[in-house]
Amino acid sequence: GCKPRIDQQVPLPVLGNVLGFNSKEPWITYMEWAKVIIYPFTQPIIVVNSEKVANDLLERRASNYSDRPQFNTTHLCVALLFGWGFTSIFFNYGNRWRLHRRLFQQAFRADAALTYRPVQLRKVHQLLANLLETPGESFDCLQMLSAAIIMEVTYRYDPAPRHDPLVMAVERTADILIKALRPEGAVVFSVFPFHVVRHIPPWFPGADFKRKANECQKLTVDVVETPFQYTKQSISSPTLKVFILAMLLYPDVQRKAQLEIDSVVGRDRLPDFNDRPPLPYIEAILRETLRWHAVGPLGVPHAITNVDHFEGYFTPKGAIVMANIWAMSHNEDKYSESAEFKPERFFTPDGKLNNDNVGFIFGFGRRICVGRHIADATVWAAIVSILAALNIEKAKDEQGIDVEVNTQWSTGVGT
Ligand code: HEM
Repeated sequence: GCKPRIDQQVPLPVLGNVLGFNSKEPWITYMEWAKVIIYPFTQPIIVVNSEKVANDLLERRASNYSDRPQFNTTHLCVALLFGWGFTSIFFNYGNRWRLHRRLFQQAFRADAALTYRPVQLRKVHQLLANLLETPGESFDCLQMLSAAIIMEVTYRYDPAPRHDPLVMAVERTADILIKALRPEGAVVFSVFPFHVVRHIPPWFPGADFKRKANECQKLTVDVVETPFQYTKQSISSPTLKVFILAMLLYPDVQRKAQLEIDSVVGRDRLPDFNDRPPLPYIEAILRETLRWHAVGPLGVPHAITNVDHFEGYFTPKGAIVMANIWAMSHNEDKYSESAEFKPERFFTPDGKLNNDNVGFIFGFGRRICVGRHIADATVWAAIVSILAALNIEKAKDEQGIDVEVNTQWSTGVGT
């Protein structure tokens, strides 16, 4: 578990911490450190590895832990530099955020999300047709599913089945931004003030982030009119890519799921949302997909409004708190053999689904993901429909030998 260790007298040396990083998968380094605090010159960052501590701080003390990092800190700098100041995800905990949040809730709360089900099913059925027509481009098809749903719901805009320019621009900006938001990316903004960073020319040695920022800013001009939820919806696509990977690597799980669908739904129609309760194994596959390779391994950072004390430690005003969702989903005490894809872990010994819906995947407290109901329904509908209609198998090369699966991408949008 992690305890915020804020009251120690001597901050840990920044470089020491940063050099020890697994920069491709920093959440794993944080998890290994177990108790973490990074002091990049100005602002402490607390990485919480424990689900219990995250609940104690971000849920139970939500009124104090619901801000986002303040002006002159990494995230606002990133938002401004990268042209993403418009998104409510970065808003400070105040009236502007409250208004946005209320509007989001009206559109996406649990009962409102039910009204999108017909669109979700229709788009999932289009996905099946796309997958059959272009099996070699299955990831592009998955990417389009989420985009197609949110664009239809919001604008009645029907993007091209593949390579839609707007969708591609959003995917690219999200990818750049998520990388920039990691704490180790924070160091550059902590060492140099924002006005200095802003004026570093893109050709300057080591200024790769600046080139990325420029690219992101340019792309963002194309997408800035598109609501933020559209980008967030695209997170459902990586989730589906993780599902495809799991089905390739665990064919027994795939067969078991297909048997369940055949016995409940039969073979002469596609499943719909009424079939959800009697398909517990599909439910377990959905949960395991969200858990196995969380697509937002470090969530979105919170910030502390006022000084606080927690279990003997002092947490300063403005400190950044990051929930290490990766560490929580790979907590061996809760999920033994956590690297394995095992839907069975979500069943009680008497064969019933347990109560663990891996809710922490969607964050904590008042900043919890507002799109979780719609995301959950989209991913469920896609998983069950793909399993009902298709077999997921490794591609074969010219000699008819299985092409090995590249698992590198599977750690999600941010890698
Ligand atoms: C599998 C898909 C998704 C995952 C795993 C996910 C995860 C997350 C996480 C971890 C956060 C940060 C929560 C926190 O600060 O504690 C978040 C915030 C947010 N999500 Fe999602 N999300 C997903 C899909 C969606 C969708 C489909 C939408 C919109 C329709 C959406 C809209 C948002 C918004 C607006 C926020 C910011 C909330 C705030 O700052 O008040 N997300 N999401």
